[in-house]
Amino acid sequence: MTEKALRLGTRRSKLAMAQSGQVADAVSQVTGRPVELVEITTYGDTSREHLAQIGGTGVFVAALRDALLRGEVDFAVHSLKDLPTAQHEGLVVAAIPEREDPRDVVVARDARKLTDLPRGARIGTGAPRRMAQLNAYARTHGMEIETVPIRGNVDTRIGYVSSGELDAVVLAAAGLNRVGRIDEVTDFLSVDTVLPAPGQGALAIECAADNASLIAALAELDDPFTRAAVTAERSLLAALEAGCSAPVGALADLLADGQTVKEMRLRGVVGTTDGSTLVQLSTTGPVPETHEAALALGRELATEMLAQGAAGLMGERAQ
Ligand SMILES: NCc1[nH]cc(CCC(=O)O)c1CC(=O)O
Repeated sequence: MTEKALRLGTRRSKLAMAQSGQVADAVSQVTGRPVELVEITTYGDTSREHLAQIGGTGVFVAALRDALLRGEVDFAVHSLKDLPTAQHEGLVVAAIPEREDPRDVVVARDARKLTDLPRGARIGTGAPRRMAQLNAYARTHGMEIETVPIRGNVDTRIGYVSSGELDAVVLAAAGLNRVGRIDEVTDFLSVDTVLPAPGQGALAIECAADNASLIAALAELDDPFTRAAVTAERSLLAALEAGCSAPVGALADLLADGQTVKEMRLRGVVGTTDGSTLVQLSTTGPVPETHEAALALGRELATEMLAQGAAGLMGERAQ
């Protein structure tokens, strides 16, 4: 007997189709059911306006969630960094698979690295978080760069470099990996230089809160360490009252002593987009065993960052 296919709601972009396709295969394996992709157009896909103008977080996510709530699809895959931090009524993130490379990368002409870009290099990125940290790095390393706001999909952004319009663009390694363009990276940025966005490199598989059998099956795809890490990162973001387009970077990782995992470290950064001021702090604690403990780690770091003036640096945020 062939079981009825599960419907996976997805955006049509190359990145969304790639990550949905990968998750579809994994879900098919754990459920034993075929998975069918259902394309959904979101406001973020059709709008020509700058992300900041259409109001920050979640523009790519809303239409997928509506389809889930209406029962038109059974589950959806989101880039975790695009998912608003507030939990959505009636939906659950049933699985957060193991995160891939969270770093930001440079794609530059002539195989250049960040440190050997020409004087006055024009670097494209739409993210205030990237602008803040790139400009701060340039200031402290005697470089002259100009960050240029761009948006668009991965192909469009790399196109600015191929066409010669920009010297370099900064993107997420995970996105390039998923669309098969990781070979074009000319520099993997250390997270000490550019701390990634909270949740970067991780995916969230979301479904209706009342779909108990699907929730149970999807749980097999969950990676508890990734979930704890991104929960702490997103808790920091939420406690700073910042959105996905705010100049906030965060990354949690595990500190090991030999083979034994000892602690979780959470690093955070907030800055002005010109890079003149950064608040950069980290905290460590026991590896969170519960959702509440992961949230607490993020809140704790947020409190310290706010005490150092973080709130005053986020005036440029969308909301
Ligand atoms: N900002 C858009 C976006 N949302 C998710 C990714 C891919 C990386 C990820 O899943 O974290 C990207 C592209 C990028 O930032 O270069």
